[in-house]
Amino acid sequence: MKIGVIGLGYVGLVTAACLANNGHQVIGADIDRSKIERLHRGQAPIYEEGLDELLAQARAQGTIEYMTDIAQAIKESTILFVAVGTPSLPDGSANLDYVWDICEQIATYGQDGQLIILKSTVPAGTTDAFAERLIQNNHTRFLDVIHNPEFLRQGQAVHDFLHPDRIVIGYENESVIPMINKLYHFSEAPIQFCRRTSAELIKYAANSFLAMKISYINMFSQLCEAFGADISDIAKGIGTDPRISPHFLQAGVGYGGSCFPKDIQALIQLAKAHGHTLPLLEATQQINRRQMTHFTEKLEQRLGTLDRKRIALLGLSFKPHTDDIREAPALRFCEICMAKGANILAYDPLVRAFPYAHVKLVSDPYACMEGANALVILTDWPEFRTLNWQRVCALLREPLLFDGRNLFSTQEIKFLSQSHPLEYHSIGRPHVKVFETAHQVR
Ligand SMILES: NC(=O)C1=CN([C@@H]2O[C@H](COP(=O)(O)OP(=O)(O)OC[C@H]3O[C@@H](n4cnc5c(N)ncnc54)[C@H](O)[C@@H]3O)[C@@H](O)[C@H]2O)C=CC1
Ligand SMILES: O=C(O)[C@H]1O[C@H](OP(=O)(O)OP(=O)(O)OC[C@H]2O[C@@H](n3ccc(=O)[nH]c3=O)[C@H](O)[C@@H]2O)[C@H](O)[C@@H](O)[C@@H]1O
Repeated sequence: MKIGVIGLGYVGLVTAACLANNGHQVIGADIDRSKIERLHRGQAPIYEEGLDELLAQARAQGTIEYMTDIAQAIKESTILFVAVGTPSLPDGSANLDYVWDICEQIATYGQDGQLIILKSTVPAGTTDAFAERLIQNNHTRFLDVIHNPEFLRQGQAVHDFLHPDRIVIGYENESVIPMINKLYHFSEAPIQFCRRTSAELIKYAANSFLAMKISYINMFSQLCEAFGADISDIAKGIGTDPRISPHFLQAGVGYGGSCFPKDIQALIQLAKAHGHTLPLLEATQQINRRQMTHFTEKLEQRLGTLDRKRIALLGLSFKPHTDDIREAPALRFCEICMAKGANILAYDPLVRAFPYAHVKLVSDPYACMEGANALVILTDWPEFRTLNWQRVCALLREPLLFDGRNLFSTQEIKFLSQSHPLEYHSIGRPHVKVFETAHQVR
């Protein structure tokens, strides 16, 4: 029995690699020829911890093959995962073109008894409509079309796929249950069987709740700044209540990534199309946007102007341990600062390409600091915690550190400032200014 995975982005590739190492024979298919060529050469087209090893093992075992021929992948597979992208349309709603393209191909090449698993994040009603289109356009008897949302996080995607908290299956036909149990035999997570539309909404509800939690703490960070309170104390003070939990309470310049911004926007549009409003999510978006505006305003205020100021930027990816810059806060930071005339030199441990030609990428964190008016951190890469501060202070024109991720505790920064002339600004905490006269401003 072969399992086909169509669409080898983050979700598809991790799904294919994990299943191929857990007793399944997998076909990975994608229309992107260069991706498939790279995979044939043994190179993963994305960076994800542990993925290269899994793909190499599957290759050595002969449990994975790749192809650009989607029709062949459909014909040969008993179970077919659909993991193509569902990006935003200009109005923010989900673009389902890739999903319908695959649906058409399955209608043409599908086989009797096949199980179709829609893994892409799709608006409520899409899986029902997918199944309906197959029935209308094909006389084959598919076992079922189910929705199995994916909850993995980039940067720990392999771990999350192999050790999920839960597996959600939106289905129609009871007879898929044993097949699903066998498919996910490697996981001890509870499997929640529910209606297809419920499964679709669970995915949106999870992402928007997490984003809302981030915006909630970020909303408080602004209040903390107004009252001289410390947002880390607030997060600790509420996070110890198990009903709230400490997760996703890290204040910062806001959430980014390929999913939170896109999914919240898609959900708002979906609700709107059905006559509903989602004010909590509209506020979530608004706070997220305000967070970066506020951060750049503080930087501008401290420097007097951003015009012709030189900014050393550490961190471009939307979160650590990935090279993904989709909707990364760094993009908006650069847009705002460049529009005000700033020059930006940036370093990121993994990002090698950035869409703004005016942002010069350097290959060493210290290389962006020489003569800079401020050092700005936008991604919480652990390695930024262990910089050589003596070197940093010697390189910077002004010893200003704007930490957009609260990478250091107030205690740590107070300790650091005893021996280094750093002025430290962060999110939702009083700024620390020690050694005021020790550093000669060049
Ligand atoms: N990136 C993530 O961490 C997560 C993503 N998701 C959801 O999973 C879905 C996929 O996301 P990503 O993996 O990030 O997408 P992606 O954009 O990285 O990859 C999608 C892949 O599908 C391929 N594709 C498009 N049309 C195709 C077609 N007709 N035939 C074959 N291949 C085709 C593209 O070439 C690309 O390689 C989205 O709906 C996303 O919201 C869900 C959970 C986590
Ligand atoms: O649907 C998806 O694609 C995925 O979206 C998120 O995963 P991901 O985008 O990989 O990253 P997160 O770790 O959730 O972080 C998202 C953003 O929120 C920010 N964040 C996160 C946590 C926090 O406390 N504060 C905060 O600002 C991060 O810096 C990052 O920019 C969800 O966590 C996954 O469960 C989901 O499957």
